[in-house]
Amino acid sequence: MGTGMTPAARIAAAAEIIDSISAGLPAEKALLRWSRNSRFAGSKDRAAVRDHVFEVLRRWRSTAAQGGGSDGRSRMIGLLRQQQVDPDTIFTGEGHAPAALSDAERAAGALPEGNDLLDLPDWLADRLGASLGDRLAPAAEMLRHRAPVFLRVNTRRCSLEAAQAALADEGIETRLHGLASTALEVTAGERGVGRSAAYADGLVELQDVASQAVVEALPLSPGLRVLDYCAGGGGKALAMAARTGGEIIAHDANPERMADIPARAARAGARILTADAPEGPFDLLLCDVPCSGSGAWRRSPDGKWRLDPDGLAELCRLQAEILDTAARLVAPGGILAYATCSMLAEENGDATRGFLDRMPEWTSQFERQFLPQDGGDGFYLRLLAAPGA
Ligand SMILES: C[S@@+](CC[C@H](N)C(=O)[O-])C[C@H]1O[C@@H](n2cnc3c(N)ncnc32)[C@H](O)[C@@H]1O
Repeated sequence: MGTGMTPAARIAAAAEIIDSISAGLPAEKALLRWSRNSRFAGSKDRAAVRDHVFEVLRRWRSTAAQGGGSDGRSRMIGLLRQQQVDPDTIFTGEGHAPAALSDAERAAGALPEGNDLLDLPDWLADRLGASLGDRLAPAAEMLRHRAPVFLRVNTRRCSLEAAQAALADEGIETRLHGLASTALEVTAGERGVGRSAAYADGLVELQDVASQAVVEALPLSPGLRVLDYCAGGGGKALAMAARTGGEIIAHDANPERMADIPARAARAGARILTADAPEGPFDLLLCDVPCSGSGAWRRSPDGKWRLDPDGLAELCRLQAEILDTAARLVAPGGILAYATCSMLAEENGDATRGFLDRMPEWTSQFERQFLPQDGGDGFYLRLLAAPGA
């Protein structure tokens, strides 16, 4: 345990970490490197420094505009101005505080406009604008703020009210959220969730509310043969198992990503079998494909600045390949559910339209774009029906 840092020292540390990120280090690595070299920092200091860095990453352009420069120091000045904090109160040069502001720094900076204010790279502002129209500005604004913490209540284990009461006993306050019937939004005590008995006993899982809504929109019923084709850590497989009470088969091209599924399933009392080479046919196959993550950039804001047009094109190619391969495992009359946590038409409507063009006997049954202004992450879901027997 460290002896603690002043608020100004935390800001100085964040500015330094931001400079390492600008120099090309991924955000998590930059934070880890700082942590290792800063034994004096306690857990609250680390959390506060991390929060500052993520706040700037969400507002990379606007903080530079408002701080009058693109280094970590200027961006922190810009962030403080956005938070209505006078930088002179922090940049004092005393103790471990950053050096006092120069007159030039005091005079620099302007209110952000255009794509600076959207906090998006120009090319993405164009692509997202083409995808979302007048829904772009509110979506971009949401991505500039930290995401709420959502829980999914394991309704096999308890009611929402019982989960709320168990959480409240441990100082975690929650409220219902209209986007998904299983969802609780944490309003206080969020840092205690992972240590809570309610979590350890499988009453609740951490899962974004739109991710829950995607699973709620799937035509699941007991007795169906269900495959989660891109299962990853199993968030959606667990939610599907909670809905049906039956077995879910989970697959991932990188099986090590599924390493936590057995423990998570045991905690939830769910039956999830992992399969390296799943054999069809399946009545319902979910493809929660790798994507830009543009709907979840509140949580991983460096993705906003790392994605480039070539990377997006490569993702689209992979998405088409996964759709075509997975479709062969769907039973006649079965459903292929295609999902992304993206708001880009290329990865959503265009990708599934491309599939329907290649497979004209398939039909579209349902399509929905969830946006951050709906409360959760941006998600896309389309249900594609295979031709009957
Ligand atoms: C968006 S993540 C899945 C998240 C997960 N469904 C959840 O809700 O927690 C996409 C996953 O697709 C996997 N993947 C990538 N290429 C794949 C492929 N060709 N076939 C199957 N899975 C693939 C990745 O390893 C990654 O774990």
